[in-house]
Amino acid sequence: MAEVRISEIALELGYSSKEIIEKANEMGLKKIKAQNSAVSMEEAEAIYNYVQTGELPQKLKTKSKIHSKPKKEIEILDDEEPIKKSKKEKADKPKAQKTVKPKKESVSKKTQEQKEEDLNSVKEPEEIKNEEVKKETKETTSKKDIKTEIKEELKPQDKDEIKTTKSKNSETPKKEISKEKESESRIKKVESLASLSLKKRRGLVIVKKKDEPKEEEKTEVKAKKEPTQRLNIGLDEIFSNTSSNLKKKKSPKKQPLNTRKESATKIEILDDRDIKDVEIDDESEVVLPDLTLSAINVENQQKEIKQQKVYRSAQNKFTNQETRSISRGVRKKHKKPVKKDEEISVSSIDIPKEIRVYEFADKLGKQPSEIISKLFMLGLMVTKNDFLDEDALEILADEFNVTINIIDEALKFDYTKDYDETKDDEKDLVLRAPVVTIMGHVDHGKTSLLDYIRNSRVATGEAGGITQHVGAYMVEKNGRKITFIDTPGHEAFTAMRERGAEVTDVVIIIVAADDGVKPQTKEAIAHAKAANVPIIIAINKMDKPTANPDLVKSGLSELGILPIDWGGEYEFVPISAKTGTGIDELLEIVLLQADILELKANPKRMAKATVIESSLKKGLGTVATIIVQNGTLNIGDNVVAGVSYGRVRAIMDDKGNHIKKLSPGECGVIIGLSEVPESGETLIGVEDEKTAKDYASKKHDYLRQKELSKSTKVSLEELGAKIAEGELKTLPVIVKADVGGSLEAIKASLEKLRNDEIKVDIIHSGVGGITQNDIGLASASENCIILGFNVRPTGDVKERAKERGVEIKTYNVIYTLLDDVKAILGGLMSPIISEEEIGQAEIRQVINVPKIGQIAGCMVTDGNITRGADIRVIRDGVVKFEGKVSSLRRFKDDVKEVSKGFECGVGIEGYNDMQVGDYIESFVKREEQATI
Ligand SMILES: Nc1nc2c(ncn2[C@@H]2O[C@H](COP(=O)(O)OP(=O)(O)OP(=O)(O)O)[C@@H](O)[C@H]2O)c(=O)[nH]1
Repeated sequence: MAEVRISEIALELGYSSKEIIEKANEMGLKKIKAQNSAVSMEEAEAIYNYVQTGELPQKLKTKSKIHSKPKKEIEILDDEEPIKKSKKEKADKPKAQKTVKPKKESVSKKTQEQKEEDLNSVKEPEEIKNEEVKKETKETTSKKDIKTEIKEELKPQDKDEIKTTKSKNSETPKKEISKEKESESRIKKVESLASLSLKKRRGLVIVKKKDEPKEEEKTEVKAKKEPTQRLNIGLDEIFSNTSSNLKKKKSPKKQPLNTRKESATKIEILDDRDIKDVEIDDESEVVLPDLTLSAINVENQQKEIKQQKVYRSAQNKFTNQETRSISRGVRKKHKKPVKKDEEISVSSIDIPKEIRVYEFADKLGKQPSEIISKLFMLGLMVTKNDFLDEDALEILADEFNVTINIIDEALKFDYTKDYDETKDDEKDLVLRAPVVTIMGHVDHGKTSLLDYIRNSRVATGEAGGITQHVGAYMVEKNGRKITFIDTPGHEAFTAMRERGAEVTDVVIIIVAADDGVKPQTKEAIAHAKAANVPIIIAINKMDKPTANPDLVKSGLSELGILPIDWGGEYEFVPISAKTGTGIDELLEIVLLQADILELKANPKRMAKATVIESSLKKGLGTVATIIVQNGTLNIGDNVVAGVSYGRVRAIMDDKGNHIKKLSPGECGVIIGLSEVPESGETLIGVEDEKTAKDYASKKHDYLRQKELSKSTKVSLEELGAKIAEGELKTLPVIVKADVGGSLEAIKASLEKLRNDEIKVDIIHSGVGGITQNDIGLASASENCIILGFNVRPTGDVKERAKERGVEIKTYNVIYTLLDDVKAILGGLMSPIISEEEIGQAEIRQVINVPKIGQIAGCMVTDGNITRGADIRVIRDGVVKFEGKVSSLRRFKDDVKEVSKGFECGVGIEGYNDMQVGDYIESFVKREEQATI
């Protein structure tokens, strides 16, 4: 037999020979004394193992147990014992398995003795196993220690460990026991430790199990079956649906079941055991993966079965649905290509000028999101409800490669254009009355001139009746009619004058001879020139001794209005609205001008007129003053004027007489419109009411959409501006006026009343009296006031306004109205804060007073220093601090004020950085009401 020297073993292990000798002695190999001592191969291996693992060779351990343990232990080593035990185990197993966890606890509570008994009676194989497997078992450990260690191991494992042993290497314990018997006998025969060790190690080789006695194997198989069943239960719980199938399948296939059993047991051990034990147990580690793997396989198989079932059942269950959804999808898919075809075929689209993103997308056959994202990529942020401007449309046309034709929706209801497209026959044209507008600066005599012309007309008794303000009237001169637009001479009426200029054939600009050219004179000339309307200059107030017509002529010449007698082309007529001097001459010149203009119209066709004023009158409804420019308007004609339409129920002339028709150039009042049309609106006669209504509703829709577009079309810059505007204080107002012209003028003036801080917000305006609705609207808006011009609230409305706390302000002079609004706006504006310096003091000494801080010894150099006053500390001309005087003393007395030339002690609130040479300036802030 080959022998190995101790020195060789030491060299191999990297230990000193002495250490190896000691270890060998510990192992009981007392014969080894020197490094030259030789041992057998088996002994060498045992030493090697012992040194490496600290594992006491089996033989020695058994020996020690034999010595220390009671007889029972020896009995276990009897030949029959393993079988008994295996039977006992069989009987115990179900219990042990079922009560794994409780037992764990109970075991832990067991007394040392009980545990020892357990160990001796039931867990003897376990002990052996543990000895084989556990690395931590040290040879140096005393018998007690070994026991304790075993107990500790058993605590968590308890009978599971037995299970483990059986399930994992089911034969192993018995094998070990049988080996134990062998080894025991070998101990008696004093066999080598090395051979014992080798056998022991071989015991771990699973393959060897097959070589074990059949009887034991059978027992093991039986033992295995139980956990199998248990496993089935566990799996059943998990895969409840498939339990029966599994059971059926498992019964004929024992081998997989075994594997599964092993794995199941292993899993259980893992659950119950300390991880440290698992980690230490190399063998377990080696075995576990295989078992786990097989378990996974089994589980996977089961899952597969389950999944297959689920899948099938899902398929079965939802087959129809799926088919349906697919078919729907298919249908959709069928549709989409159709859409795509449409998209592709869209090479040109007609869109209105005002178009929203979703409408555009619809026209293009795309999704709004597509349009939005396209524009977003190009830096335009829109929502689907936003209107697309021309830039965006241009971009989209490029992006989608489509021609976009913008159709002006306004054309759909542009009845004026339709009317003008029908050309009049030359032979039908006749001369018509010129329409004259008088413009001029305030107080230059417009009203006086108009009054004179009208009064002279009444005075001459050409027509009877009471003269009333209808916004326009006619006079006859030399058998020819002249229509005058009665525009009040106030700046606020600019807007109306602009419209007047459009309908006007001739403009008379009135300039007071004693005043000359004024701002509004210039403005009036600008309007007349813009409208390309001939201008006649009336130099008024010639009766005044201060009259200086040359002043007027020179003033107008500077504006390019040169009189004929100065070589120019403009007629300058000196008149006196007071005396009437020159007025006939003025009218004659107007007629002359009309002749030059060859004002002709076709009285045979439907009328085309301009609305001068309109209002609601009780008992009459909408009353509109119009001037007919072409055609003839008869009672019963269907007319449209913007959003207003209707059938002419009655016509009155400027004197209030009912007449049957209005000829070209004539003015009159008509009744029958659906609603109040705007001043300056064109009115035409149409063939029937439907046509009239159609035009009106189209325009209504258009305007509404335009209004909405204004509110939604917000670019980023505008958004910023709007946000900034949110900072603006606003004065919400409701404006009601007797006539449209006044209303327009007031609105225009109010809109001008704004600055960076404040503005007027006209939340509602209308022609007519103040109504309950207006009160309701005003009370719904905070601080809203109602402005009435030439209207008065009636009893009920007044009552309601009082109840709701709504302020109604009524006026008959626009100036007053505007002045009042200005005052209110001024009140809303931030006050103007101004500062007034009241004194200065020079710091000459700085004293630090504990708990109080700095006190400056000062000399007041100017004005006064007052306690509580605002001050600023100035160092080298630079403001270092602003605050308040906290204390002011003269000598030891607190004082309120110290005047120039006196010394004082000054404390400043929250400031302790005063220096000699600093100045303290005292000032007061004054608030002033701002005005707009
Ligand atoms: N002496 C004299 N006074 C005149 C003449 N025409 C007008 N006035 C006076 O001038 C003042 C203003 O006249 P209006 O006719 O009200 O002037 P207006 O341009 O209509 O003024 P507004 O309506 O405020 O724009 C009145 O006091 C008239 O009496 C005139 O020819 N001679």
